Amino acid sequence: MSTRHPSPGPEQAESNRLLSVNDLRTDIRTDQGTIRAVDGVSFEVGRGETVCLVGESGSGKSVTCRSLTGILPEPPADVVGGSVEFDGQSLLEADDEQLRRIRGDRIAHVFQSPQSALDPVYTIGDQLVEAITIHNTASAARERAINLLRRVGIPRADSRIDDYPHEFSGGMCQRAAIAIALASDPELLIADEPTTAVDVTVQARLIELLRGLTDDGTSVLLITHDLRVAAALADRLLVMYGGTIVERGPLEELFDRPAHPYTQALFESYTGCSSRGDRTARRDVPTAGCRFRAECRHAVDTCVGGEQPPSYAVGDRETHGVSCVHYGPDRDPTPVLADAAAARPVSTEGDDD
Ligand SMILES: Nc1ncnc2c1ncn2[C@@H]1O[C@H](COP(=O)(O)OP(=O)(O)OP(=O)(O)O)[C@@H](O)[C@H]1O
Ligand code: NI
Repeated sequence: MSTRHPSPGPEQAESNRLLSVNDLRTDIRTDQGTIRAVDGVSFEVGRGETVCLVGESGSGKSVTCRSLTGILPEPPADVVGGSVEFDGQSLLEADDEQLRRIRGDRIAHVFQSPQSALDPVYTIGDQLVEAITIHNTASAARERAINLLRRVGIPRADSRIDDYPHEFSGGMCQRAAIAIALASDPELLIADEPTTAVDVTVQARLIELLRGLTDDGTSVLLITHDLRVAAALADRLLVMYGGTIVERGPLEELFDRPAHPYTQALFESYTGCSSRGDRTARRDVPTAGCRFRAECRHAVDTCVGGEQPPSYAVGDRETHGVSCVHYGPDRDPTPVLADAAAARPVSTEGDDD
């Protein structure tokens, strides 16, 4: 139905849009049946923008990102619907060779487990130099590789460049994987939990690095469990639950007025002492209607059945959308929003009003 997403309107002016994902659907077929891992996801990423995907474990964040450039194991995963446009080019219709070129050049991916992204039989330097464009001479490429390792905070980069992955700690492998991802100067960096398994000093450094990238016009699609990392980096947040995006909007707007009952629960579960929301997906997420309704304290009869509720604008904020019947035209969202006051996750600098 064409009215599935009546509001908010386009998140990016067309000229500024780099990535545009529309009604993406990815199934995963297991022995126990088919999981709708991504179930009608739409969003955009603008040039130089950082968009952050948050949501509990199993909500479909990684599968969403891996669906974009075809790096899911097929089978068991199968992109069954939707469209993905990158700079005007349809990625779901691109062939393997086109996708391989885009991944080597314009879209870089940092995976959730960095060790698996590195090849154990080549040194870190060989892998970096290979990723650096052919325009460089061998010595210039090595110099650039050392600089990249310094940028991601590898100490003694000029000697550690000759190490093999097994000589690096988990955190260092993660940083090396980020360096390799940056080697091609991508227009879009997709980073899945890039700051886990590193200590706070390195985390701060990586946050600086990612922020610097967007200053230079690179776009970042970031998955993180850590709302502090999201607060430090995101222009916009996408909140996922049960393979769907339940809420979206500018960072400060979402932190100030989390509208969806799930976002409120996620922010509440996030206390100052734990660095990640510790919610883990239930196995019995409904596959129709509002996916969150079984856990929702505001659930009503209209939450059952049919499509996911449309994304409604919250108040007069066209850029803040929430997929919840309580924000539809005939509903009074006041009780849901009242709960939001207590659900603010972390102060995003300075005083809130
Ligand atoms: N290779 C696979 N085989 C079977 N099921 C899978 C596979 N990969 C993902 N899934 C399932 O797809 C759903 C979405 O998983 P996904 O990895 O995208 O979650 P996530 O939001 O990234 O979680 P996390 O924060 O734990 O990384 C989950 O139910 C997961 O169990
Ligand atoms: Ni994941």
